[in-house]
Amino acid sequence: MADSLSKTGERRPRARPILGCIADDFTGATDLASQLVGAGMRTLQTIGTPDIPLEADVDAVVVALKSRTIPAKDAIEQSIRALDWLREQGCEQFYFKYCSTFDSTPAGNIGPVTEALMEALETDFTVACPALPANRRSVFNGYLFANGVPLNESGMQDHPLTPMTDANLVRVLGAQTRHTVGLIDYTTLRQGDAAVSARIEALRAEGVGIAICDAIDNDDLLVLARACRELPLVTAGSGLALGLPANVAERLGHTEDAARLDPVAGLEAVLSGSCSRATLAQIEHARQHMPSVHLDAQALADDYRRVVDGALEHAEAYLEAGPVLIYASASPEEVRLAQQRLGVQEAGELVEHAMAEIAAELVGRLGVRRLLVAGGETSGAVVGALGVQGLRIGESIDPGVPWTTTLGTDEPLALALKSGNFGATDFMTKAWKLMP
Ligand SMILES: Nc1ncnc2c1ncn2[C@@H]1O[C@H](COP(=O)(O)OP(=O)(O)OP(=O)(O)O)[C@@H](O)[C@H]1O
Ligand SMILES: O=C(O)[C@@H](O)C(=O)CO
Repeated sequence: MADSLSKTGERRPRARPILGCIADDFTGATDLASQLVGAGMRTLQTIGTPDIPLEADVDAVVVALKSRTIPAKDAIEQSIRALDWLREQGCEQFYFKYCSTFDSTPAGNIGPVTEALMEALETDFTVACPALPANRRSVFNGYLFANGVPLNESGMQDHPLTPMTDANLVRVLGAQTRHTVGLIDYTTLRQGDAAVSARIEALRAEGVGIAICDAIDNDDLLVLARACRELPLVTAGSGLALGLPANVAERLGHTEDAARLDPVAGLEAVLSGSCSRATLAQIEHARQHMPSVHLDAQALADDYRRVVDGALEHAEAYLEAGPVLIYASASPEEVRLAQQRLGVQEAGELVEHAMAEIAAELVGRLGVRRLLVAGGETSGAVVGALGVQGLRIGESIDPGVPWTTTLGTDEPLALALKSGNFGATDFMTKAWKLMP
């Protein structure tokens, strides 16, 4: 029986966690947890908000929600529940983690959730900074760049659920919130944290509630993190996590083996529902190195049972020989076609449902214990089907994608939850060599 959340504590008396994080998807949560571990915080990730108290002795907790694309009202409710639990565990500062590509729609959920968290924490100001230079996301004069091009030219304009058609984050966030949105630009960041703090006070005095913050490289994020040390709430991608642990360095526990995982043996599979450019390239590469099955969204709608059982039969035939890839990922044109026929939400949910069932069968019946999952929504569905309660965070395969081991499953599983646009082209083949 694997550890459960209530059994992860070490022998000495438990200190209270300092940083409480709420992530709006599961891959984003492991990304954040891995940045925090890397920067010196012992971190535990929970899947959803636990209904039991935390027993683990950690510096930070990341509650992984699947709230990025659900109705804003539900996202608020889930985020406030997570906040309440994190406060009960003693957390002092809070971090709302969203995607480094600011995935959202005019209805939310970044604006509405930020507003609700600000209100609950009785604060009139917070920052918003999705920059993650390690994965080539930077913010310059309020414009978000991904892989060197404006967000709306990066492929994100074709995202199945949250197409991003404007790179100007002041405008994008402004459309989602009743707060006035301001900007702390790179010229201020380059003057150091005292200048950023002064700018925060000036913006506050002007009635600005949320400031988009430029950050072009990691030094900008370190400066911003220092300037945020007194803010009850920060909102960001995972990049800001690089600098927050230093604000409380003298209070952190021992971190030498913060990323050490126990080895997990068993069969290996890759599940992908991500249609992002990086994942499509990784699939192209992986298909040349391992057996693969494509799940067609339209075929799933026509004859779900036949398609899912066919994929499982194929996997069963090849799993003993090495990893098997099962993917629904498709080009923007194919996704658009499936969405026109089935509906945007419906197509996504159908594929997620199939991925969840396949994951449960792979693990429960076919002996898979080591699993790569590509896509945040897809990871949410898979982790839910496997009954995972929490994750221990290990070494990174590529920036933002660590190996993890599960808490709460019948046996421990090794999982790597890959954000759609993360990872090098050979991610799906090299990950196995980097396992604990
Ligand atoms: N062929 C397809 N047709 C329509 N929808 C699809 C298809 N394949 C996958 N999907 C859906 O597209 C969505 C992809 O979102 P997901 O979050 O999993 O990936 P991502 O956005 O690339 O990853 P991340 O959120 O980590 O950046 C899911 O809801 C998935 O079910
Ligand atoms: O910030 C990112 O890009 C990722 O952690 C993520 O949230 C993708 O879903």
